[in-house]
Amino acid sequence: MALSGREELRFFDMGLDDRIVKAIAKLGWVRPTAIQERAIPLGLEGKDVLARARTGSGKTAAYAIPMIQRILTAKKVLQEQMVRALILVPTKELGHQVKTMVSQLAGCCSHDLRVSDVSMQIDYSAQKPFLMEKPDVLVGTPSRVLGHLSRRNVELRDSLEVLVVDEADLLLSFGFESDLHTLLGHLPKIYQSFLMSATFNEDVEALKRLILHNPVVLKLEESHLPPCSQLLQYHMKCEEEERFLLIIALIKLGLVRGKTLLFVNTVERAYRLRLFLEQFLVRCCVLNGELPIHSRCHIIEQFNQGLYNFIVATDESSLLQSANQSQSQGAAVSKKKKKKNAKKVTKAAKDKEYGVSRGIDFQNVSNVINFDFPPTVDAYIHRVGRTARAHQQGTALTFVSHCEVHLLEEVEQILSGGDDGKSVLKPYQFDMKEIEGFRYRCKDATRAVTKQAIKEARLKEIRQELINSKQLKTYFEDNPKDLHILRHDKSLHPSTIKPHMKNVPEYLVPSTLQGVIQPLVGKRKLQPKGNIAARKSFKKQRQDPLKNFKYTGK
Ligand SMILES: Nc1ncnc2c1ncn2[C@@H]1O[C@H](COP(=O)(O)OP(=O)(O)OP(=O)(O)O)[C@@H](O)[C@H]1O
Repeated sequence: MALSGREELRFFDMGLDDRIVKAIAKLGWVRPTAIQERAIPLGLEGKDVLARARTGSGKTAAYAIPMIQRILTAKKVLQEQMVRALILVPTKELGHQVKTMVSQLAGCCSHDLRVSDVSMQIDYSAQKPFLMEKPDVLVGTPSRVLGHLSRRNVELRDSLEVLVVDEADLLLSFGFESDLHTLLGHLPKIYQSFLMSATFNEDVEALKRLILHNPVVLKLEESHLPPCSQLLQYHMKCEEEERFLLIIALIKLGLVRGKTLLFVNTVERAYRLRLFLEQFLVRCCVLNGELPIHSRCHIIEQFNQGLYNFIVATDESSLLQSANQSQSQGAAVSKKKKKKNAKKVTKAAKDKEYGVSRGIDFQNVSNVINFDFPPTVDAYIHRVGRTARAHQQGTALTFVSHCEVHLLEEVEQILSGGDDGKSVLKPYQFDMKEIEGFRYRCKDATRAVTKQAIKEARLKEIRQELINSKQLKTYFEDNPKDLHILRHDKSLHPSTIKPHMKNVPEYLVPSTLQGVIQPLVGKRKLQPKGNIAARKSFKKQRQDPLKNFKYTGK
């Protein structure tokens, strides 16, 4: 069917199995994204595809849809159950997410198509039963898949039809090169491949030579991030103390609304910020490589379900890139050095197969705030790419100290792509004098967040999350409906919290904003002192709509 314009192309026009079209409709997708529009038809023709498209542009479905179609067609001819597709991912979080996306797209033919993710680092024998059932699609990190292949838990040589390498540029920098080489020795001679990446670099070139056969290269001519009609990017020059002051004022004055990701550069900083926000009774979760994988996936899942508004995240993988980049200035980084860097960061990150700024689909994120300036331009792009995904809108705000101005210039230069010097990151117009009133509270809160408090909070959280993680694995697998009762944003340092910090008295609202904004105010907890009977009658009274009232704090 000839299609003259992009607007006219629909999933329906692609000749897809009805069940796939139905699943897409269930997801609420109206039209394909640019990369899907180009890659799906090629994939359906059986071509090898190397695709570069910006972060959040819908690359997963771009390979998953033709892959599912191919499997469904193959199963009509030969019904025997076998592993027909392998998707390699660099991180466990991504493994979990890709499995979910493929399962959703195959949701209307779930009897005909099974998906398994083996990225989790649990006992190989625990995953073996799933592999014995020969899922149609196997998802995993190269090391985990190889582990299963060498234990003969799975066999791919006679069955594999499709190989996907997702986030290809990250795979080698995570130190998977030798695993990948060995793994390829377990695959048949002929199969269709997809190599998906948000950036093209030497690693992707190397993978292209290694994996693809005469591929179609799709390099979408688009900016690294969505245009300003979709994504507003701001920067604000402020030093350390000002960052804390500004963030709390923005949140409390309701200027930051909707789901927000706050990025920092170290785990220690993440807890510092979380404890600081906690002083103002702003609940948030932290996300970092120290936490057990089940907890990490659960936090992302709950955030996507709308349970949390704020996540303070670190992106350890960008530290690795930063380390590699700083060494590569002028000379190519040797494999040895890359491995050394990987080890260095692994040690710091605890879990090398962790990454939240790359590939993770946090849904409906309204704002990304770089509380700490990202270590590399790539890190900036991937962090900010967590908002304004697919066809959605978003805002990014980056704090810049005077010694980070050169980094900002670097980001500006790459993002503007030499576009007659037009600045993509606009200065955030905010008069710090207006929020001077918050300074006293801010200092008070900062004083409570001591090094010792951070250390204790970090330990407490790991301990708690290890328990959570065990529970998640066992109990919640059998009772998925109860999963919501387990929260990850409980206070870590409750003894220092002063309830009055929750509210914003009128005198703290800048005069220019009075009447314009809605500051965040808490509901006062009306708890009667006294005996149990009094409490009961109080509870009854609160449940009676005629007798209860809401305290707005104003
Ligand atoms: N055609 C579409 N219409 C609307 N939403 C879509 C469409 N395709 C994908 N999405 C949504 O867009 C979001 C981003 O998709 P996806 O994670 O596949 O992007 P990506 O290009 O792989 O990003 P990254 O490079 O960060 O991994 C997801 O929430 C997905 O559900």
